Amino acid sequence: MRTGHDLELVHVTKRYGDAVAVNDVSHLFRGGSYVCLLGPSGCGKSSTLRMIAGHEGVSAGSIVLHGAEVTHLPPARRGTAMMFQSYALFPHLSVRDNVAFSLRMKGVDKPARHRRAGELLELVDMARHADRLPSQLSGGQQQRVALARALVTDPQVLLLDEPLSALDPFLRVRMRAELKRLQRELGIGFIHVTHGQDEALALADEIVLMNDARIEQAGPAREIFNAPRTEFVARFMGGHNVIALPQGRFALRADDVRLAPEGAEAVVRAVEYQGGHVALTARMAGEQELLALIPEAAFFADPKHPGDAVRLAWDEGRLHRLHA
Ligand SMILES: Nc1ncnc2c1ncn2[C@@H]1O[C@H](COP(=O)(O)OP(=O)(O)OP(=O)(O)O)[C@@H](O)[C@H]1O
Repeated sequence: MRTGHDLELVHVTKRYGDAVAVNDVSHLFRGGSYVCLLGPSGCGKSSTLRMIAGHEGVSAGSIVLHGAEVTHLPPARRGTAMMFQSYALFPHLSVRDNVAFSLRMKGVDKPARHRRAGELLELVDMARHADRLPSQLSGGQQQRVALARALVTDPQVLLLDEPLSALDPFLRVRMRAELKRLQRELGIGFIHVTHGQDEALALADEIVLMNDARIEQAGPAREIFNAPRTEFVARFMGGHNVIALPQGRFALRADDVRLAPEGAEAVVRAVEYQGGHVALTARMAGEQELLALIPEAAFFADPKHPGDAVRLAWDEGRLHRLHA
């Protein structure tokens, strides 16, 4: 296992004409960690990733990898590698030659590059398909090959742009575990762009949540979920209510709201069975709606229906003050 190298963005900005896609972003990506760059469509995630990869120039600022400025280096000389959403495999090359491609470009002799490609195909469990063409592989298999191909240059940081979005939900969860395993085994940094908060929570040591061309909040996954700084973070991460009280605005986790004999009066608006729990939406005085996630057994011991009057309670200590 290798010690990871830190990657730092220093006041990085990207403009396309008048539009600002990334606005003065600074961040230190810790070496060897799994970071998810998360945010809604158009917030600047892919532009950030492409600048790190060198596929896109910066408009201002610098990018530093392990103490060396790489801002203006071509992609192949940065120590990063990118895995694309579409995998971008060469259709006329075998799996082995796809993986070995960039070594061929570097002038590595055939036995050496085939040996290295073989090792990486082993790593992603695709060695037995080395002679196939990409068209003879499933989506999940193509993705493993794309991963092996990106890793063949021994990058210090692997960049992944929505790597799971083309897979069906079942395969997505399986590949998610694979990515995490690979990252742990290799000990290099992964920066993974996604718009799925569940994907980021499942994978990331650190989540960097972007909104409107800036970083809204960054931190360990549990911190982002449990201590959202702003209303945007609370709503984007989901599972929270945002409530207005005389003292300010607060986030309150839906699983911290319970039905109780004493509490705020409310009228049930909707009830949804979700397996392990029931999602109950109720309207309180002042038109505020509150979502409560109630454990299945507790709910069905005394089921409620739309229109029923209920009382909702929570512990004051679970209210989390929002700063914007
Ligand atoms: N080549 C381009 N020319 C002009 N504008 C662009 C270009 N690429 C991106 N943009 C704009 O920059 C902003 C950020 O785009 P970017 O692709 O980085 O966002 P994103 O968060 O990755 O979104 P998505 O999840 O939809 O891919 C968007 O408003 C987008 O329209």
